[in-house]
Amino acid sequence: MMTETILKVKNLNFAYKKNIILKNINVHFQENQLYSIYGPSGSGKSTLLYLLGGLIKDKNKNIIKKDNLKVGFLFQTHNLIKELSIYENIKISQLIKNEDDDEKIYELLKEMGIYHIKNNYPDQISGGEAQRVSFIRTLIADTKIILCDEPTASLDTKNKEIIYNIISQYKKNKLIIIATHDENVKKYSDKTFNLIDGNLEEGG
Ligand SMILES: Nc1ncnc2c1ncn2[C@@H]1O[C@H](COP(=O)(O)OP(=O)(O)OP(=O)(O)O)[C@@H](O)[C@H]1O
Repeated sequence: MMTETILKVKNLNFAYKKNIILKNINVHFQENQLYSIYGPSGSGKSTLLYLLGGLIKDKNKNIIKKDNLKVGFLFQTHNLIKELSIYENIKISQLIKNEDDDEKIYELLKEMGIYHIKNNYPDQISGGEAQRVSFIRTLIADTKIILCDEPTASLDTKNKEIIYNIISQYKKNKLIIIATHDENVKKYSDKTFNLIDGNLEEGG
């Protein structure tokens, strides 16, 4: 499969005040690939994702995105709108894109085993269900780059496998980067990195 670098990191350093988090990171991320980033708690995995996605400003322009591609996020905090039903929370992602395809939404809800909660509100569903709703929203938004921060933290083994299988299907024509502690993600990854002492090292 053709792969092309669509996200490039060049000599990236980052510190919170005097707390140095990232030291001269250099990496090329390619399309059609799923990358996982491991590292001890507090090593800077989330910080790196925030920088890649532009949530933290990259002042020195060390992060280069091809054609200014849009980035989608899947984070631990679900950010569901509490006044909207689960179906409506997903639907707005579609409407923002000028798309209207309920079948696609229902299909994903069924695939994730949460079709029955589509008319519930966010405070009427479990953490693991909320995580799956967020995941569907991210897929519906259909950005070229998807950054996931511990995307399956509150899921049981069966649902983790379901999500990772779907993520692997969706990596076609996309770039997916997952920061996680979950060893199971390795088998779905094209490449694995370890973030240790501010250095991003390749390897499993
Ligand atoms: N806004 C902030 N201001 C100052 N320090 C921060 C801020 N956010 C995170 N940190 C610190 O930066 C370090 C890296 O945090 P980060 O959340 O990126 O780590 P992580 O590898 O994602 O951790 P975990 O695996 O526990 O989620 C930690 O020491 C954290 O306390």
